[in-house]
Amino acid sequence: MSKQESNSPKLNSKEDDSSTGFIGKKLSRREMLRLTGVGGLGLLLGGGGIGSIIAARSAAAPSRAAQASSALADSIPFFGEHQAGILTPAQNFLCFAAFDLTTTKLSDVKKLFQAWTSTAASLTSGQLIGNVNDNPNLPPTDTGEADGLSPSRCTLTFGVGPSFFDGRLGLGSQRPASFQDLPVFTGDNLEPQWCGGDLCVQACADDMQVAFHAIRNLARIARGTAVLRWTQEGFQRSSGADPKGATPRNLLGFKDGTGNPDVTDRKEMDTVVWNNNGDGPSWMNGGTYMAVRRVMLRIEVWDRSNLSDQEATFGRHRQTGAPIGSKDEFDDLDLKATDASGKLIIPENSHSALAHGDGTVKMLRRAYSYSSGMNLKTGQLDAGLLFISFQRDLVKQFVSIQQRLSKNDKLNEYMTHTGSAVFACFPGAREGGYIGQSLLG
Ligand SMILES: C=CC1=C(C)c2cc3[nH]c(cc4nc(cc5[nH]c(cc1n2)c(C)c5CCC(=O)O)C(CCC(=O)O)=C4C)c(C)c3C=C
Ligand SMILES: [Fe+2]
Repeated sequence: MSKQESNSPKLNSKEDDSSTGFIGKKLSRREMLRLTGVGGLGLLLGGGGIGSIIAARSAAAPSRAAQASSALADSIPFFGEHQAGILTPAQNFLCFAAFDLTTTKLSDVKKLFQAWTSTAASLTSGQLIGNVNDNPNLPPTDTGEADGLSPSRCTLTFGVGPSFFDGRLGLGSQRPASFQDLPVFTGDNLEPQWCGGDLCVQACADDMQVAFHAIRNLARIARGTAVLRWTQEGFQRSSGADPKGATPRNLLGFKDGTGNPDVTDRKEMDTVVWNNNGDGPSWMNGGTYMAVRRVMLRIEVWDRSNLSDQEATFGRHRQTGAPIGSKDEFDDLDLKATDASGKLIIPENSHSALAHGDGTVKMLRRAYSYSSGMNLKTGQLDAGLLFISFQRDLVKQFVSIQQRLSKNDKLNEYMTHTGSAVFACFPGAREGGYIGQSLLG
């Protein structure tokens, strides 16, 4: 398989049997009736009634039955060995939320994680949350804006920050040894409003309203136990605009994700992403560490730099994504190749050269562009990248690469890191269990 294929949204072998495959789940009769909208009147009409209801719908409006089958096609199971939203091919949209705890009771947190688990299972399969949605005397248990929408490959990925272990909950001894806030890197311009969090939820979906609905309802359910600390929405090109699923381009116009490790290679994922026996506390086995950096891009300055300077910045050609001097996007980076005058073809201060290093330290990147209107102080666009990466060890992987980048990266002229957070993402939850169970028991 070419790397190009591995970047396109399709099943990988691991996803077949664990968390991140497209749904193989059969709908229950109740679910099918709800999705086809025939739980009440339809039943009275019998089978012919269902058929005539469906036939009566206009061709332009997708029927409930069509929605039911599309729910099957674009739902990613919540339960599994690993959490979904990590190896899952990136969806079109992101809604990221960091939360602060407002309780010091571990029992409250356990209840929240249990409630979030059942809610997440409903959200990712396109079902309404709870069963109080048609009682006129009570507030509905689902806010309703995703009613009738397909699951849109929604994934919800949960994690806890270093502050979760600061003693409030009595979990200090469970903190993995090297799990702490990132150090301050050269050039950081961090703003507290984009940093930290006791908990996080990464909601990704091919529809923004579905992703927003998920975060809104998880925040609503958390009331009394946790409150939102910061949120950031993000986007990539949509699968409608690029059905072939080529590597997405960032807001600087370059393909971003080419050098990612192959998510279909189980051995590589065990080396790069998943915690295994002996890596740290056993509650993290099957989990991974997430690094989040909100990076504002100086788009207006970039737009005034010439193409050859832009390509030297990344060490890659803009159009093809190939390393400078090569033709194909997935050609290896030859960091020793020189031109006739003995000069390195890929500049050593280019982003790709520095991030690649000697090629032994890798991470899985899953970044989204963001656009948050205009910076009122500068009059420039407040846009950039919500950089998200997953790795087995934050210090050995993220920190060592970011230390090199922060000192010498040519890309630093065009960006500022304004936000920073790290989270320990639990292993996947099994059906009947809940997220974080390996930690909270
Ligand atoms: C510490 C980790 C990294 C940060 C922070 C980061 C920011 C950042 N990156 C781009 C755009 C590109 N990055 C590319 C490659 C690349 N970047 C990192 C790490 C960080 N990037 C790695 C590990 C790699 C892969 C290196 C390799 O082994 O080949 C590329 C090239 C294409 C690709 O491989 O994806 C681009 C483009 C931006 C815009 C950005 C912050 C705003
Ligand atoms: Fe990068």
